[in-house]
Amino acid sequence: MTGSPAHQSVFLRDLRLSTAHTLVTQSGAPGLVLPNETPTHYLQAVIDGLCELSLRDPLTGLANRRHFRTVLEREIDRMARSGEAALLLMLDIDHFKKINDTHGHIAGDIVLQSVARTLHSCVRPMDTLARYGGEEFAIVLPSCQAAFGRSIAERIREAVESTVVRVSPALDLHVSVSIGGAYALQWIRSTTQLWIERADNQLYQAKSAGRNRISIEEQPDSTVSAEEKSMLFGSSYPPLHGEDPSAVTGGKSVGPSNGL
Ligand SMILES: Nc1nc2c(ncn2[C@@H]2O[C@H](COP(=O)(O)OP(=O)(O)OP(=O)(O)O)[C@@H](O)[C@H]2O)c(=O)[nH]1
Repeated sequence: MTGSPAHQSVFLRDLRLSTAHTLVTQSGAPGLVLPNETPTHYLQAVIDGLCELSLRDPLTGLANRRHFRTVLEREIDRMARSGEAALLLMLDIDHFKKINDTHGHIAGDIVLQSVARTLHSCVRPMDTLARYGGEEFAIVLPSCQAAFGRSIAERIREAVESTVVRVSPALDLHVSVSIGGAYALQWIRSTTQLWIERADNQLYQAKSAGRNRISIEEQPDSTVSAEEKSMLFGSSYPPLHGEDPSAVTGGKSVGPSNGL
């Protein structure tokens, strides 16, 4: 809800249960059926429905940016404990402004919805797909070994490229995406921001190299930033002569073997 505080208070004052009911039922999300057995059940279902809606992007139905960052934080926590591989992909529709400028904003919205559906068809139920910004999407793929990342990203790129977007009976569009990817740093508790920055850098590479292509960080271990090193070893990194950095990691050979 936007506008001045005065506007917001008018909206909040006018908010009725029936408005919430309409919001929830119109969202069309599966599982959002409002029971009418008892008032308590009904109220609980409306609240559940609103909570579910607050995690979604209204245009595409995908996870919204806020929810995605929460999922990323959880993934980082899991990586730091389990050392499993996880891949973050950032995707951006190529020349999207031109689509809006040439065919109008509604056509642009239809393209966004179509790309969202295509991406959804490419990921596993355990992956989280989000609309991260205007024409930018993000996917986090837990348990994704480094050997598979490139082929998954390439499959997604091809799926978008080969999907015709029917904007109207007289207008079919072809769109493409550029994709950047970065793996979580295993055994290291990094931050969502640093992980996103690394994937974004790769997205920038894919755009600069001509678009409609992928760029995945080759060796995540060797690109640990200075900030991540200090998270791992403390602000005294590099270690003073005679100190053993592996003591900080409980004996995991994170430092020297990863080229830090
Ligand atoms: N239709 C529609 N357009 C949006 C939405 N959100 C952002 N946009 C538009 O997305 C466009 C993004 O343009 P740019 O950032 O220049 O990117 P681009 O044209 O895709 O260029 P490259 O990414 O460099 O290939 C702008 O025109 C925004 O107005 C939305 O929800 N719907």
